Amino acid sequence: MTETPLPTPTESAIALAAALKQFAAADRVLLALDFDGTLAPFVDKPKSARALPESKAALEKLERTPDTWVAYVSGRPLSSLEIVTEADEDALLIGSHGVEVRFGRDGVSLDLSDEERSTLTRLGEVLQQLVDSVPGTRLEVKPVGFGVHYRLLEETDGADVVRRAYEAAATVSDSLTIRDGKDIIEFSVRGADKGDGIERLREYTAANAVLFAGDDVTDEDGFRVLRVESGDIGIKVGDGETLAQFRLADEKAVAAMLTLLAEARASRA
Ligand SMILES: O=P(O)(O)OC[C@H]1O[C@H](O[C@H]2O[C@H](CO)[C@@H](O)[C@H](O)[C@H]2O)[C@H](O)[C@@H](O)[C@@H]1O
Repeated sequence: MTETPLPTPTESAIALAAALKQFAAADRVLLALDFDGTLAPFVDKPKSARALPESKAALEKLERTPDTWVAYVSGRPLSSLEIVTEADEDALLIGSHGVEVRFGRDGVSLDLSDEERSTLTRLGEVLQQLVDSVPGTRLEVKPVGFGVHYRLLEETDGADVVRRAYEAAATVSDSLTIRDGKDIIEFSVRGADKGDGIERLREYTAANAVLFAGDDVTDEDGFRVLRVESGDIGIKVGDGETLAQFRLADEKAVAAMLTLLAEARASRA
């Protein structure tokens, strides 16, 4: 059996440039962007993360361009996403991996059930006990769950924390949504994902073409809902298996891509 050779980096870059050119010419476009690891380099303190200045400038230019929508699609709670994106009140934000939605000034109520509230309380207790017992870990409280951060630990210690977090969460519920991110393990009582968020954005903006870029395994839910045959573009940032049809190396490469796209979109006929 003969295997189809993988495209070379040059062939991939040419294919992405061609796809971006076609995307820039579409009537109504939506850029849906993951935040951490895509626009913003990783830092030890989550609230200190900021998009690279080149990306921020390109996104501001895109937002000023007619029929062009920019949205942030993140695992962060909306309250945190608002701070790190420095978004204005008209911004389109999807937080908590698709659970929280803020389209401009329209907020969204989560309407947690009594059972969900009770599960959240117990989950918070057992995970807080865990992080209290392991120096260097930190509990991030989210509207529908919790994230255990372990970026400051050695690899084997981090793996041990993840194992213990699974065990602790299992004592509370066997129906939690679990997400294994970059130096964070998250447990949630709601199962929406970034794909749901992108579909809501697509409907809200009536975009003909959607570009989504993300670096983490949780972004695969976003790539899954893209319609490549209609001109959508999925870009995986960094290494790892992916459903996305294109790949960029890091946040700097994303910034360069956004800068080119902003220019192409602004100068379209
Ligand atoms: O979906 P994203 O926008 O990529 O958000 C994923 C998680 O991002 C944040 O944690 C990550 O970034 C931190 C700041 O660089 C870093 O310290 C941490 O190790 C990373 O896991 C955020 O705190 C989480 O809530 C998000 O789920």
